[in-house]
Amino acid sequence: MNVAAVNEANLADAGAFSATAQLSMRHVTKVFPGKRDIFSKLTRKTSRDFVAIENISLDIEPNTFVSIIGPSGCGKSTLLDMIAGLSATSAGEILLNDLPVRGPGPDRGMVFQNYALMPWMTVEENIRFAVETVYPKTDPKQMRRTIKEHIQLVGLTGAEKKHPHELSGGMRQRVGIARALAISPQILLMDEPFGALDALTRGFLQDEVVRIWEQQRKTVIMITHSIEEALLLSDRIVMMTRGPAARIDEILDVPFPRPRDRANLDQHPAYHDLKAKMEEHLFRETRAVEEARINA
Ligand SMILES: Nc1ncnc2c1ncn2[C@@H]1O[C@H](COP(=O)(O)OP(=O)(O)OP(=O)(O)O)[C@@H](O)[C@H]1O
Repeated sequence: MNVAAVNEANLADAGAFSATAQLSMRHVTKVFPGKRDIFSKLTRKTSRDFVAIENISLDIEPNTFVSIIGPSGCGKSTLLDMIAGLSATSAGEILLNDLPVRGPGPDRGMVFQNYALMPWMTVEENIRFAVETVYPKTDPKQMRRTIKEHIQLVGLTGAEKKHPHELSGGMRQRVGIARALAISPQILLMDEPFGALDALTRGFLQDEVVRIWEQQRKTVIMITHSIEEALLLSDRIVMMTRGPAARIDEILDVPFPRPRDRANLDQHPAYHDLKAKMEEHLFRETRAVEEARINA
């Protein structure tokens, strides 16, 4: 098992920046500015700048499934939003294929916890809308083929004309995944994609993602709170420290062979060791967050 400590100094010393990285985060910091305007002063509601993430560096190779875990509120979504280009870095830079990320782009597809579907559109209209937005000149025949293929990919054939309110949470998230993949992104970004689902549905969807990943082998960056989910899906697991000024504590390499089957994953010799490391990390960081709140 290759477990590497990856704070910035270690990364630089170990020469761990990769020449073949698809995505590179270099010294990334995010500061949310405090409120100091006149109104805030008058109402005595000023606040200080908040350093959410400080000096994070990480290289991600193509075709890798990376999970990010960390205590609640540590800055996982903040990091993913910056990769998506939805929010700017305050310092440092994010490079995609050596080019700086300056905003959202068709090279990154996003899957949200709350699905973010258009409620008045059917399944196929939701997917069409995404593809049309990114590639407005798509030939109608090609468009129909893309929609059909992706509905099939996520197992929703027959539900093309249904609206989101007619679908279960799991089915809605299948649409979310189909929509993100239909624009052919290089990287799929998933922010707690199964967080709103019950345990059984969550398991079904995880198995679907395992199957789809085997077919497509796209680079995926997924935020999750679930240790088992991260172990089932990932090649690497990035463990973030608590905030403020969250950083990467450690990256775990997950050596389980693929294709993976949840039924026998825990028989791998490294499984329990990795699980214990993640539990210990999350317990320690969450405990420290709680203590800081008590003493605040
Ligand atoms: N727009 C903002 N302005 C100020 N502070 C923010 C803003 N967005 C996030 N934060 C703060 O930054 C920190 C990181 O938030 P973020 O949502 O990225 O954490 P997270 O790890 O994704 O949380 P969770 O696990 O609960 O989803 C939190 O303390 C949050 O309150």
